[in-house]
Amino acid sequence: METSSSGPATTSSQPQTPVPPKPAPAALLWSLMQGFRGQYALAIAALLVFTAINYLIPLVGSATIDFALTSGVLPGVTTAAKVAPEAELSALLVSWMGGPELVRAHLWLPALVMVGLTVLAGLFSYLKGRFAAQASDGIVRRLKDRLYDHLQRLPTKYHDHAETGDLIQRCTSDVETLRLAISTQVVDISNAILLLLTALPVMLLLDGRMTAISFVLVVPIVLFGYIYVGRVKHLFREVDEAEGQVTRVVQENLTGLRVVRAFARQGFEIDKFAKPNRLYRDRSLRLLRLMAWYWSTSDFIVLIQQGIVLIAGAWFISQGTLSVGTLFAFIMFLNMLLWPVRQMGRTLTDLGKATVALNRMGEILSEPEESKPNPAGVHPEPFKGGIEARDLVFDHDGKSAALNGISFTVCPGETLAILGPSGSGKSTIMHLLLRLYDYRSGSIHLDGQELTTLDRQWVRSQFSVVMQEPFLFSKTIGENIRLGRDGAAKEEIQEAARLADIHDTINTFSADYGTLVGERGVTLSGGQRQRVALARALLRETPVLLLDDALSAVDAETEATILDALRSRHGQRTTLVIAHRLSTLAHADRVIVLDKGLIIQEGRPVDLLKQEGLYRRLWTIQNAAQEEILEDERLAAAAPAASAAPTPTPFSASR
Ligand SMILES: Nc1ncnc2c1ncn2[C@@H]1O[C@H](COP(=O)(O)OP(=O)(O)OP(=O)(O)O)[C@@H](O)[C@H]1O
Repeated sequence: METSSSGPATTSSQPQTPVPPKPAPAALLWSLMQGFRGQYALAIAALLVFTAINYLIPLVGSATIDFALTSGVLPGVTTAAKVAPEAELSALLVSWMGGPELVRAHLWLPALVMVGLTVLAGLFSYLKGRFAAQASDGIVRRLKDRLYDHLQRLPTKYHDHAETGDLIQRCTSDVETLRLAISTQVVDISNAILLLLTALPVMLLLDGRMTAISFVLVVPIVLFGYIYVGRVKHLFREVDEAEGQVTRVVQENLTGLRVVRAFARQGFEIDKFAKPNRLYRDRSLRLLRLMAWYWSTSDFIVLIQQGIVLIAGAWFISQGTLSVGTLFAFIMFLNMLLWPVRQMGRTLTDLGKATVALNRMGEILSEPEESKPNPAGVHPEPFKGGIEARDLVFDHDGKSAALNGISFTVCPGETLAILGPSGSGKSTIMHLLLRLYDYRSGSIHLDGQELTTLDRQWVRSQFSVVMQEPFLFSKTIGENIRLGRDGAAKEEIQEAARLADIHDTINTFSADYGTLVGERGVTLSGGQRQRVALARALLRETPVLLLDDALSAVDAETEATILDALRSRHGQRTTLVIAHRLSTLAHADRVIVLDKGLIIQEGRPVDLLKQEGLYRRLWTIQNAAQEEILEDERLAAAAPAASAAPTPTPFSASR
């Protein structure tokens, strides 16, 4: 094995994934609708039938009034009016119901027909809603899957900078906004347009003058809605952003609850929350005010429109140029038409909101995934665990380099320890090995194969890792360990736990391996968490084991037991150990000492002890501290038993 440190290398081997263009909201929606378009077509078909039935209901009412109740001739209405097409239509409908005589004798008949038609309309309305809901739920499920899947594949760098609260909001409330839009509003707007387009010819057939009067204020209503949408659009984005800020603060606060309490920062946190919360309230209020203004004004216009039709109709009837039935039909048509038209402003607004949501989700989906491996790269099979790093250079932010060109080699089965001050780049080496980040230049070879040409999933499947801050899922201890290897038998889980010296502790818990560990493992102590994470890694049985300060929270005795267990398996897998405690590193085959991203010392632990340098300095400091404690204990034991003075603690005695 050899190690060396040299200056930055020049080779850059990082494949770049081209940034895909951000999809337009409509294009994104269209692609998501694939496979559900048929259901939407059925929803539209049901809507068409629903609309047709809705036209029939006022026409039946109108025909009954004009023919069945007045023998086809209304007082004051000229014969000419009766030969008009609408009269023929009414006559036809009455004859379908059995003729004027029968209808007149049995008035419940047209009532029954109208009720029957209403029930039928309800049935088609249900079918319309059902098909639309089925399609939209399918689309939303697909979108959530796609978002979640994409988030899993985004580079670690993206997650370093993304705000979790904001991402959660995009994957939940933004998706919900879209679901509402495509399940109801798309159908609503189709309904309104369809009604407008089809009502016009039917109304014209009934009475041209009344049609013109009925539409007098429709144009202003539509214009008004258009202006409103223009003004309200940007407000939606602002409200959405403010909501995101609120979510972010809550999420951060709940994650760091213990720190907040330990530092008695609740007051500060409450104040911190008040600011985005106020902003959200102010923006929502502005939005609500605008909406209230729109609703009240448009309601006023709609009522005026109905009033105008009523007055004009009454005038035409008094002049003998309009039948009561036709006025009845117009009033019903207006009711059918005006409310959806007025609703259009709101529907368009909600659609605007959905467009904003779709845009925000499109932003995530257009983020480039982790770069794909070079197709020519063939991974070593089987991988024996040989690692060779050459002139490795890496920086997180393009400014200060975390690694400045380091080289080392680990042969299969060897244990390499990495030591160095905080921030010297130790964890970075592990992150690069796991391909969490791609290095800027230099190379890493696994059994001679360049890392960046290998599939990330394959690379990660070759390593077992215990991270510096072990993360446990809110599951049972057994399930957390089994994450290391799906399908592992109970005995294998227990064996891994024994190796990590946590088996006996687990057995003292109320439900032993079935004990729930709480979110992020909060119900366990730091050392227990680390040992469960270690058991998880040991269960994995991969060619390489990475331990990043994995025993820092474990007491010295337990640490010694674990290290003994690991040593008994020495040679079975390559191991890289990061630690600040030299006792953890003492049995490594080799140690590299890092400082500011450079290797400043390297060699066997015993050789490093003989050299002047950081390793020996740390050894001296750590041993001196230990010696001091032992000396304190010796002095305390030697103190006269009869002394009335309290027994000095190791920290208070003779300093
Ligand atoms: N996600 C990140 N974004 C930006 N800079 C980072 C990030 N992670 C680490 N760094 C920086 O990279 C450098 C090396 O960090 P690294 O975590 O490798 O240090 P370390 O030697 O493992 O330290 P410690 O012993 O404290 O764990 C540090 O200067 C750190 O500030």
